[in-house]
Amino acid sequence: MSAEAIPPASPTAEPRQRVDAIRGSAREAQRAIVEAEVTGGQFLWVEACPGAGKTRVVVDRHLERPLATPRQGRAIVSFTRMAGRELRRRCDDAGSPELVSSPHFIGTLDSFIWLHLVRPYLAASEWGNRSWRRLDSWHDHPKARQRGLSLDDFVFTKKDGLRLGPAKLRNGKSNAGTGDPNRDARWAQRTHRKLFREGFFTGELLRDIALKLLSDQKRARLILDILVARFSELIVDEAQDCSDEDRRILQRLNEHGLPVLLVGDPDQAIYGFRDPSGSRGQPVVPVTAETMRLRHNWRSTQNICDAAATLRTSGHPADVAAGEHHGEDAPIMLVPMENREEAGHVRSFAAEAQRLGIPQAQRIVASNIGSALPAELTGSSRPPRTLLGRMVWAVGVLRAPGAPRKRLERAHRIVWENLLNLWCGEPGVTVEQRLERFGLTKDGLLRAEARVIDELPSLNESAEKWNTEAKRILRKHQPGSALDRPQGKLGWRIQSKDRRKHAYVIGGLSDPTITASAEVAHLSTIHQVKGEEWDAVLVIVPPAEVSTPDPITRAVESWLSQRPLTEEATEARNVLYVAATRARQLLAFALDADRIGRARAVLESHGVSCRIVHQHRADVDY
Ligand SMILES: Nc1ncnc2c1ncn2[C@@H]1O[C@H](COP(=O)(O)OP(=O)(O)OP(=O)(O)O)[C@@H](O)[C@H]1O
Repeated sequence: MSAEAIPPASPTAEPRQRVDAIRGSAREAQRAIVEAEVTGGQFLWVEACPGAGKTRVVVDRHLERPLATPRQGRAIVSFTRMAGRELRRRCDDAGSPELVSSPHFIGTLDSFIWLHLVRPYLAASEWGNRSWRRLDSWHDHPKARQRGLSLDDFVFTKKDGLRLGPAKLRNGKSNAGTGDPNRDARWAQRTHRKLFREGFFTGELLRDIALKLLSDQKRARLILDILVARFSELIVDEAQDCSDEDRRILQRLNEHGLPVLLVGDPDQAIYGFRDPSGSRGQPVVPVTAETMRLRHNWRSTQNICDAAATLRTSGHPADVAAGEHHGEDAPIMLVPMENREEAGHVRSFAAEAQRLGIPQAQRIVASNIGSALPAELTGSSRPPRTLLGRMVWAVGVLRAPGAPRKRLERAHRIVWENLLNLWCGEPGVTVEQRLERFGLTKDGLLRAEARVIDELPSLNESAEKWNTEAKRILRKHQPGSALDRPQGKLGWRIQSKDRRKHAYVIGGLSDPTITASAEVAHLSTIHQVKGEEWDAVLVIVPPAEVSTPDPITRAVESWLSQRPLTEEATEARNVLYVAATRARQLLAFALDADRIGRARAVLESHGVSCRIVHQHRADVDY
């Protein structure tokens, strides 16, 4: 590794009184929110910077602030299951496990809308004649996928208030399907309508149904009366990610008298792609909302807060660091990225983290797009199209040291589908439907999966041998004791030209022997690490697209030149901001070599200390 002079990583001395005063005002601002009065008819909007302790404030409010009447509950919603789990854990740790169950509700906004605004009223509605199944994503339904595309890759126009009309590929999604965009769009519209008729739907249709139900005045009164009697307030965490439909639903609840407290950070809005209806750029809350602010960051060093502020799209000044790392002076690390397939930049970062005493478990490498993560460590981000290739891909991902969470979820599902195709047949229906029909449990399926993954041969075997062995092993492990022999088939095919290739090649993966020796950090897309914090963060800035600059390229350019940006690029820059603000002690950026000098100039012009570290080539232990 070649580097400029390495400054000491020890904390700089700060007058104790100044630090105490900063922490005092940070705690005071948090307390004001814990105790704030929220009334129906007017939103309370809490605008908070990264690391401001939003989760702590929400939990403290739930633990300490009594409800209007004892039989009522408080609903706390967010956009990910992880956030709900974290809130439940913190209530448990505080010795109040009763605060996570009925009459309270802690979960995703999707489940809240489903349970309290939609499910109880569907039977009596115009769509009452089917049994409903809510999917987290269309990836979970085998008929919603075709030739590398899934219904999640499309946006659907509204027809009678429901997004069941003509389809179009989402921005940024390449036409990987038939090669004929019109044909793919027709397939998507047809399939979407058909699956909806069968009772399947995801978050977008759920919101449309909720708004349709609320559009009937008499029915709306009934739904909202029940909801307002049940809950004394609703807290929406990460409120900056609300879609236009979410905002309209919340508005209805609030107008009907439910006090609503919205907590969020507009600079961390990164889900606009879910909301192509055009609400991007609109204020998070109505201008009439009462606003409170948290501007102290308990997570990061001051140097990281200053660096993150250069990425902000709102232009707000840097936050004040108030936590235990506030005065540490590790410079921001800039690593020129020479070959993004290889992991030299990740190794440089790991070496620096090691020098600061940060263990591997506390390091994350994150990028806007999975494909910008070094393939040497993660393998291909998408499974291939063939059935055998998909299984090999899934096994490789489940065995990889640092595969991103979303990719792991997809890999699990592929293994489950193969097990169920073999043992139950009926390949056209979802995993959940087959578990139900064959009286199987998720635990049984997970046990069979664990044994299969453990016993399957190395991906260095020839594809032919792997294929034979894998079939034998899947036949050994049934997902439930009620099944005594396979009812279906795997349908794997192997072309003669591929027989002698290594299995990992068929799965579009890199050589597993390289992967195994490179356990240097967790790897993830940035969307998956939202809300988390890590001691050391490496942000991989994808290389510039010169011919047709994409939103990420435009976002990076606007950062490096500190010029204003378009709405679409705003979101891409917010994604980089989210990544940078996960760091407690060490923040690093890997960039194209020719952008390094400009990144340094931007940071230094804002008083941020940084240094350039060249790629690590040697084979060393981290
Ligand atoms: N009053 C406090 N005293 C000490 N530590 C605090 C305090 N408030 C929050 N923290 C710590 O600061 C860190 C950040 O808090 P939290 O994760 O709740 O932030 P957040 O506002 O949700 O951040 P983000 O939006 O960036 O995800 C956590 O480690 C938390 O324990």
